[in-house]
Amino acid sequence: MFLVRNTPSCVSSVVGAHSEVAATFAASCSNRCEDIRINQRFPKFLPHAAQFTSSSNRIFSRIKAIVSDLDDIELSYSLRPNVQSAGKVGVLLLNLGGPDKIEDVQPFLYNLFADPDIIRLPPNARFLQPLIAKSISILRAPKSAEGYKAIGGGSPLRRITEDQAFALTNALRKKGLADASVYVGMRYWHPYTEEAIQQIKNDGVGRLVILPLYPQFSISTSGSSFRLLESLLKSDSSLRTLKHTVIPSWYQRKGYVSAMVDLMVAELQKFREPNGVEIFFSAHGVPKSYVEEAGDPYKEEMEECVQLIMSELTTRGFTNHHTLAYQSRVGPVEWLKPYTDDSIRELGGSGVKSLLAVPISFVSEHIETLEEIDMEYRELAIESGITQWGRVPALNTNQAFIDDLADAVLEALPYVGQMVGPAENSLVPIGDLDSLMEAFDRERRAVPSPVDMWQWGWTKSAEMWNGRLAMLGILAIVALELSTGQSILKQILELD
Ligand SMILES: C=CC1=C(C)c2cc3[nH]c(cc4nc(cc5[nH]c(cc1n2)c(C)c5CCC(=O)O)C(CCC(=O)O)=C4C)c(C)c3C=C
Ligand SMILES: [Fe+2]
Repeated sequence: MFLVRNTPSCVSSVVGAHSEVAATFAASCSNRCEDIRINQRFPKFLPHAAQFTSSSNRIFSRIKAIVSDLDDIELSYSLRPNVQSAGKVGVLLLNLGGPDKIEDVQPFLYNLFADPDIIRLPPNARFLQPLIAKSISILRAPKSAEGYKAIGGGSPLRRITEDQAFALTNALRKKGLADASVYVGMRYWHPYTEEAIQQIKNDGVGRLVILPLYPQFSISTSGSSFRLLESLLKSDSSLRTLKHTVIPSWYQRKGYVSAMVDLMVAELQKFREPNGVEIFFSAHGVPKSYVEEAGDPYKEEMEECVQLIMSELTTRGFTNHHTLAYQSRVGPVEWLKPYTDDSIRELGGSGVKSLLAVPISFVSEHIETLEEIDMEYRELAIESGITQWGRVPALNTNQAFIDDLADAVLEALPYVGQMVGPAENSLVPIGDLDSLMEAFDRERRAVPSPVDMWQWGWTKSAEMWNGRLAMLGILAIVALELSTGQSILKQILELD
């Protein structure tokens, strides 16, 4: 029995190993690593303690020699990926996608609501999903289209994600991974994940690192893309052997946290009194049931992410107060609280005069930063008495951020084709898709739909359904009158 543990600096350790186990581990390392540094921590071995870099064969015999007559040892290995061998490397960036133009809005919304991870129906109602998606997308399209019109007639997501892919390719090249190709797979619009997988297949990629562009994991975002990928990989026999690894979330990475703080400091310095500014983290919400009933780690990861950012900000000399709230609620069910609009009103009411909004759940500009935060929430803040307003830009192709993504890819490469977990600093394990889906959200419990399926009252959907029911009623009356030859009113009176 041994345990391979992953740590942030890409150190793996074998605990309680026999010489045989250590040797097996070393042999498996030899496929993945061009060098292994051995740090021997067990006190008995201090005389032998060694830190060296060598070829895997030398390490293999070295471990065998050291541990041949001992049962209990603890060894830790720093692995540096063998970036040049074992097949062409691909990196698949996963993202949501957005409508490129106004005509795309309704079909984009259809794709989103047809996703069983966005509207989670009970198994016996799943056949209704396309019908529900069609109705909701038609009803919501006018409101969404207004938002997209306000930001120039479409989502900037495709352009920004493709720029990020290009920047990541260059960063990987600079770090020694010359032949890697970076692909973009969107969940709900072009270029679709299916297209990216086809390209990966055509290019003969042998090792794939799957990297969602969401820092924190949610069933509704990374989870949905992983589930789709899982079915794509399983349904194509030539892809079943594609070796891959997944980075489920990366909000805890020092490079990401530090890049966010760089951007925040630059914005804070634009205020007259930087230390008096309320730092207002606004995360995209999810229905509360995702967290409480389906076990989504999103809220926990979000809170931890905010703590990490705030402690880095403190080390840079800032002592600001902060708030975390959740935006972009859709439909009547309860979402994660506090809601962004309520929090802004409260902060304004309690006398806060300067506020810096920090979008935290997404790394590109999109409709919810450019329209919802920059227009709607800014206006609300001013109405609520906040006189100085600022907003931290999205990371987009920020160099420090892209370099950190490149490091994340390099660190994940040794784990391609290998399940490792649970990672110390992540709430979800790094590993292959199968094991990840197995470890997380296995039961896929149905939770209430986040969107309006039906609302009583004088709403648009009620109007539509009332109209349809009235039509059905009239048809039924006509059919009854034709079949009985009597007036329906007369029949009702006779029944009485
Ligand atoms: C971490 C980010 C996101 C989570 C979590 C998330 C959950 C979630 N979203 C909806 C419904 C909609 N989302 C829409 C747009 C949208 N959502 C995200 C990110 C997260 N969503 C982004 C980045 C975007 C914008 C894409 C762009 O075009 O710029 C939309 C469409 C826009 C609108 O009509 O408001 C809807 C609808 C649900 C129901 C949900 C969790 C269950
Ligand atoms: Fe969303």
